[in-house]
Amino acid sequence: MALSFEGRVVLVTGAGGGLGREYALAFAERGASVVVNDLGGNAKGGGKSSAAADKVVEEIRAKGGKAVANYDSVEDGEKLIQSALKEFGRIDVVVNNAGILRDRSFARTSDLDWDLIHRIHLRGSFLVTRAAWDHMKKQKFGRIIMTTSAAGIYGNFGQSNYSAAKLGLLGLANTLAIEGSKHNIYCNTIAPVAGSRLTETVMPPDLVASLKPEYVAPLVLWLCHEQCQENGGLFEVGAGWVGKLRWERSQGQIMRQKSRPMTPEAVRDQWDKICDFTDATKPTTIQESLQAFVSVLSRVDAGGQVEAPPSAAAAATASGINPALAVGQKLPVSTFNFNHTQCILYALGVGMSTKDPDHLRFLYEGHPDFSCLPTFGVIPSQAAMMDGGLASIPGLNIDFTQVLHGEQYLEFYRPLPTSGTLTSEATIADVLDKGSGAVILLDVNTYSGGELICYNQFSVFVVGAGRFGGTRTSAKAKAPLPPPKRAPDAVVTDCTTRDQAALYRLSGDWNPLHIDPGFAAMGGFKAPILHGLCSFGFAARHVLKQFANNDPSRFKAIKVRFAKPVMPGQSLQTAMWKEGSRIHIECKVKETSDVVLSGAYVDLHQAAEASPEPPSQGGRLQSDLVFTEIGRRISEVGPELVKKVNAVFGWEITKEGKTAAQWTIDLKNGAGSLQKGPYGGKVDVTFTVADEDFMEVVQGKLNPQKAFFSGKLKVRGNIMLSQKLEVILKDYAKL
Ligand SMILES: CCCCCCC[C@@H](O)CC(=O)SCCNC(=O)CCNC(=O)[C@H](O)C(C)(C)COP(=O)(O)OP(=O)(O)OC[C@H]1O[C@@H](n2cnc3c(N)ncnc32)[C@H](O)[C@@H]1OP(=O)(O)O
Repeated sequence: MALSFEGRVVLVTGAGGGLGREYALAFAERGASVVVNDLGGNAKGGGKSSAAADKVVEEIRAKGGKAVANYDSVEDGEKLIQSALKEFGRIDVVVNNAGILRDRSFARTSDLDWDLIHRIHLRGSFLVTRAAWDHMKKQKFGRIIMTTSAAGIYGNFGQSNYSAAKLGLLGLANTLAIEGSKHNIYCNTIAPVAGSRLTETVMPPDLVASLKPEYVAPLVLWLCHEQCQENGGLFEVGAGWVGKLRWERSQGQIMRQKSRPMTPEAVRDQWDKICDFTDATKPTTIQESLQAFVSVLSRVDAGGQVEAPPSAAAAATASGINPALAVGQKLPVSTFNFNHTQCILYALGVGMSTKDPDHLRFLYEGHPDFSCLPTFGVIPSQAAMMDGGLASIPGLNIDFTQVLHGEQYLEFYRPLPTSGTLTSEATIADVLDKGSGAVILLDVNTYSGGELICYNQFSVFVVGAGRFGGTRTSAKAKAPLPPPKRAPDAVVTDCTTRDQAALYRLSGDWNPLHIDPGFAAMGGFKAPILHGLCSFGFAARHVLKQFANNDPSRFKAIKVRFAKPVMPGQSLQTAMWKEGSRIHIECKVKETSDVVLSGAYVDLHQAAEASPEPPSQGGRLQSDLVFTEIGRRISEVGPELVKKVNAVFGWEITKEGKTAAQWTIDLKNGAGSLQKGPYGGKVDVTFTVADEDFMEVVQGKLNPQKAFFSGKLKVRGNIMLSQKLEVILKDYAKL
């Protein structure tokens, strides 16, 4: 299909002749409304006339096209854009083409020669483009062309002023490409070679005649079309040929060591290597460019060899991994405070939704069975380890742009509370040399009030940091297990969203790899990838729902290998095989069929093992939250709290559980009169009370009835029962 510019408004500066005229005619021929700008000056920047622009406008109109002339200098950028807006109501394309020459050898270049060239080429393009920018942003479309020159790219005798300004335009375009891309404003740069009044001074006449402007215009039109997604490119064009240019960087050479400074002599001695383009790299972004520097720093800090090859990959290979120093090291103990907010945020982060009524118990703190998803157990320790903890370990000088989550094991000894303070102690269990990378095994125990709640083994894969001469396997590693060789017993498909990583990271893994395109590029990814532990959470809850009736207390352990990255927005397909109490899992990305979680399994407790049936005596007040709180407080404060609880609430603790959730409390006085009412049997009421209010009640500072009436102590559940309770409490308060 022919490329049409119908409905588009194009401004071409310096369009009275040469290349500019050719662009204007070509755009108009394909339906664009064109502002033909030309000051009508001479090639050195002197004079002014409307003739050149008028002539081109006439030519366009004669062919049935739409055009208007503008005679302002590009230094009056706003006026040029106003012409477009006034005449055609919008501005879609700006072709910065206007230019002059004041060639002199460098020694003879005057201030005026320098300034005039910069004013017209660099400042003029800046002013015109800036005047168009906001309009393009608002309409979410814009295409900009900057015109550089071979003289800028390669240098040319007698054109120091012109070369400098022309290469300045490339720098301007590179940044506009970055700032504009999210608004669908693309900016590209061309270095045209064509016969024009600017080239006729430096080329023989027959060459000038044969390098026709019409051999350049098609590239400009393509770059300015809405179909073209090129942004930030640099093209040489002429004689009917188009080629793209890019930067190339030699492998270079590191010339210092931790204990030895860099010297000019070292630079001299390594000069051949510095300039050797064998295996050159082609950085395209500033982040890619910086990546090599990050690798160099970590290598030097690790005491890398002066003579070692300095490529990013090679630098990472010798990346200061020293198991002898690292293994057995402990990370600083970390403390994690949380309440239902973090539990709910995590559940949302791993894709839970109110669309599934079964998910409500993990999303609503007022739900009678409100619980924390078991895989939340990875969260308390991870944030602190990422946030500097790992970086503090001697012998682990790693490049954090190369860190991937390799595997994860999590095992529970007690159910996770829905609020409280958890402390975690992490130890470097082992460091393995996997060739293509180093694997760091971190064993972490997490405690609540002195009780061990869960154990995690984090396995961190540092890409490119292998081959340091370490062992490949470790008895300490929790091994992944392959699934049985038969059809799965269940398969669940679930979509992650485009913002899954943006949401998941709020639970504490702030690694920019999952949100920052520049950082992801440093790790070699086209776009930010999903957290491994997010997919892990998805798969775990698939098992929990399929085989454990969403009962978190049935969840004993989980092991997963992260085999391939997942991109936010992809669908996860979890295949499950039940083998006794072990559920093997394999998770694929549906769109690509790539296995992303391999060797994975979940171990479940038997139903009865984890959830002993509560005694069903009449009037037992069951409240997970209150039980959990009381149990937790008792384990923290000691048995004397039991007495206080009994005294203040008039309750009696009849069964002491091993875990907070297993405490059973019977009503006696006050609200205990419920036992005798028509509400005998199992009473389904949930009390919720904030930590600090609960403590105040227990300490006798806050009257429980007052707490109830002030709304601090909330009662949810059977409405009749709540009303009844309210009456009873009111009566009780009167006494
Ligand atoms: C302190 C807090 C801890 C948390 C830190 C994490 C922070 C998070 O924010 C980061 C993330 O969430 S990253 C996202 C999740 N992870 C991923 O996407 C990684 C996906 N995996 C891969 O790309 C490759 O497996 C890859 C690149 C890992 C390996 O691929 P290759 O280099 O091609 O390796 P391969 O040739 O297949 O195998 C070589 C040896 O390595 C072992 N291996 C492979 N994958 C592994 C993995 N994922 N974990 C551990 N070991 C792994 C192989 O078994 C082999 O060793 P051996 O020969 O001894 O079996």
